[in-house]
Amino acid sequence: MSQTFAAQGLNAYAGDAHAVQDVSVSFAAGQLSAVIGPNGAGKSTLLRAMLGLTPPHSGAVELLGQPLAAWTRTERARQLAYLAQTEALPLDAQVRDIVALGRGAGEWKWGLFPVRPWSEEDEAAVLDAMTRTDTLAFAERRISELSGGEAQRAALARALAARPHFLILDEPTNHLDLAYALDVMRYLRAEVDRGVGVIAVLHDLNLAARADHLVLLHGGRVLAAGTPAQVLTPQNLQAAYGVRVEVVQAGERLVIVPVE
Ligand SMILES: Nc1ncnc2c1ncn2[C@@H]1O[C@H](COP(=O)(O)OP(=O)(O)OP(=O)(O)O)[C@@H](O)[C@H]1O
Repeated sequence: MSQTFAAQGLNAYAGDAHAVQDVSVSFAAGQLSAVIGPNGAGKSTLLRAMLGLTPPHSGAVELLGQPLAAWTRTERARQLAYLAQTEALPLDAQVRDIVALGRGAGEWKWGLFPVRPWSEEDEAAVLDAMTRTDTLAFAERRISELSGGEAQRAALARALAARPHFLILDEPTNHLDLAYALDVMRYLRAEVDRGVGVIAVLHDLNLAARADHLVLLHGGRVLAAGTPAQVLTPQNLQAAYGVRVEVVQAGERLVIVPVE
């Protein structure tokens, strides 16, 4: 079975904009993939189209070698966890309950029917997700009582609690200071080490340089895909962002420095 989440010849619209144009990408389990590209390049629309949240206009999406449409909604939700760009968490909810939402259980609290009864496995998954995101210490606090960075971690814990095969995150380090951003990258790497396929939209190219696999979008198309060394070249970045950069090797990692 192919351990990938992949798209072939994908076209998708955002409103009336043809935001994703003939995109073919493949994201592997056990890899940290970053989707990069300038504002408006189509990054969010690509992820949403692959998740079926914005129905694609044409093309194919396959999850673990099966067409996405062949998966039931419940199975799909178990395999794919999504953390949107702007997660509107209920401000008066406790962190623990937010994380529990990731299990598809406990939803009665929000006026919905529970999908299934709460189990010991649910309890363990919630505890585990909070441990791995360092949110256990404020499990009983309300979202309104957290800093932006702490709330972001709670949202990440909710996604991890689902124990998905693929974790898809739209700008998970947005608005985070350097230390918090590096923490999030560390949490994501730990998921990858457990075999999860992590796919993150990242704006900070120096964080993206920590990924295993990069997809650079420009104008709705793939401008380059491959390892950081293959994608993060001055030529590619000039073509995508219109900015001259130097790419410097710093230890094992590449560092991108704008030179204008
Ligand atoms: N609801 C909409 N109606 C019309 N055009 C839209 C809509 N949403 C997005 N677009 C356009 O689609 C294109 C792709 O948007 P998308 O949000 O996918 O880009 P992005 O790469 O994620 O951008 P950013 O980095 O700014 O979040 C942009 O040109 C955007 O203006």
